[in-house]
Amino acid sequence: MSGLALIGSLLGRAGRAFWNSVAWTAQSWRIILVSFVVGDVLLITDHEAAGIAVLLLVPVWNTVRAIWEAVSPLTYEAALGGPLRRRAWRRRVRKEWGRVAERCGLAWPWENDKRQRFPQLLKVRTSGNTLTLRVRAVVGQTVDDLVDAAEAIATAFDAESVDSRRIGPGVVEIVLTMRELLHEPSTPPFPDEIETEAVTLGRRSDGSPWRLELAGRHTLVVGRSGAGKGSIFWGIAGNLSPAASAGLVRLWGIDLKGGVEVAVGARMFSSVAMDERAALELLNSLHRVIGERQAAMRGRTRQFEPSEGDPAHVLLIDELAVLTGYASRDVVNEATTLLKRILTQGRALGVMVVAFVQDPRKETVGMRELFTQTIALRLASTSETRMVLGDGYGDLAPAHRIDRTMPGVGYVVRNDGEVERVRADYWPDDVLRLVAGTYPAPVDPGADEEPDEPETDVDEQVGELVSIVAPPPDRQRSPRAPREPEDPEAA
Ligand SMILES: Nc1ncnc2c1ncn2[C@@H]1O[C@H](COP(=O)(O)OP(=O)(O)OP(=O)(O)O)[C@@H](O)[C@H]1O
Repeated sequence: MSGLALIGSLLGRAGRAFWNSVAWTAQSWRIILVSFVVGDVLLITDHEAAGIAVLLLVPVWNTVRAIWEAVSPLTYEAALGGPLRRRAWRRRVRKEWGRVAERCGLAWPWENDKRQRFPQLLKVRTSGNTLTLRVRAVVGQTVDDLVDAAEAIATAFDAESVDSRRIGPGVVEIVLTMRELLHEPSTPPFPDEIETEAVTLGRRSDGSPWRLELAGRHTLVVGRSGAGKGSIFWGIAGNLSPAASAGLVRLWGIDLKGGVEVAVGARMFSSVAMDERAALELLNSLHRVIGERQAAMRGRTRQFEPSEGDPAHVLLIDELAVLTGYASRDVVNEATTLLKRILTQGRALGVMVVAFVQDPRKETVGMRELFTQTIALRLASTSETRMVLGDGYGDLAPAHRIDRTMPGVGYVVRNDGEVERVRADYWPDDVLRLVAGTYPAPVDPGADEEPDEPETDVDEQVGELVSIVAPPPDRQRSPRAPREPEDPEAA
């Protein structure tokens, strides 16, 4: 850091400490009044030292706190700032619950009485940046009444966002995110673990890691241009690349937008299609994998587990609509049929699809219901959010309210209805090149064409990558022998 920048940073911290000290002292005016009276009494009664100490107690304490916060914000937050803030949230909810419930339309009149009843606040919990209210509906209300009021409750308590879930008969948990931890973009750690079932893509709204389950699921990612679909595309490919390089996962990619997205990390993929003909070939190859695996597993096992030489297959499709909506009619028909078959048959056989799309209309994503989880990044309107996630999700997962300045932020909606607000890590191009160079897909001896050599510049090879489809040879596609049951008596 240059001398000037250092001075600027020190001055900034000093200014913040001064401002905090004044603001906190002003907020403590009741205690100051009391200490003023007590201090004066002590001074009048000739207890000079004690009187001065009482008078200065609050300003000195706030100055010490402010300096601590400026010098070491992390230790301050962990030891004092966070616990104080969370205590204030809990107290506010307990104090204001009745009034808020009434204003949010949850008050219920007693019979023959002018008084009102509110949903019972069973528990108030805080953790990190979240505040959780466990609430029981009064007789005559339903869980849906509480869930419908969650957004209004969040607004009343100045929350950034809200999730709600039913946890028992008539009981709902409303989770308020009180401070947005997703403002700051983040980059991922270099992948070094072999993962085949789930990947860490970023953070959840409480700051904890966001893990996306992949095994047995198909994922649809929808977001307007610039919403950050690339972060999720590369989060999945990048995190799976160690497993792909070890032969436990096989990555397939379709990018009909000229290969611009996939080219930078193309070496992670065993098969890449960048034009319509190649995409159909690729889908046919993947469909053959499913057929062979079905034949091998039939009557022996119902659940696929990846092993070396018999990998899980993950197909990433950038801009699904080009394939299923905007391509020539024959291509659209064939691609849609193949994709529907892959989506309906592939999950239990270790074949997963992750598709990305900008435009969520029915004409472009006619097979939405075949995806088992959806990630909604920034969308254009409430109707788009409803179209993508379903009617009940306009408020629960308001993707249309995501700010343009926060690419990579979105809502994950699983098909059991669970909603998570998340932000994906951003994968810069140079990191992708490094990951692709470190974990290239295994060279396929039986392939028609091999993925490009590691030492060449991938960007220069976009032209050569067009149309590359390297269907797996029999060795790779043949399913492993089903495992013996561990307990022979169970067989
Ligand atoms: N997770 C993220 N965190 C911070 N910034 C991001 C993130 N993801 C993307 N960005 C920024 O937003 C820009 C657009 O992202 P990206 O290309 O992934 O959007 P997209 O949804 O794929 O758009 P399109 O459909 O037009 O390709 C990126 O160039 C990058 O600057």
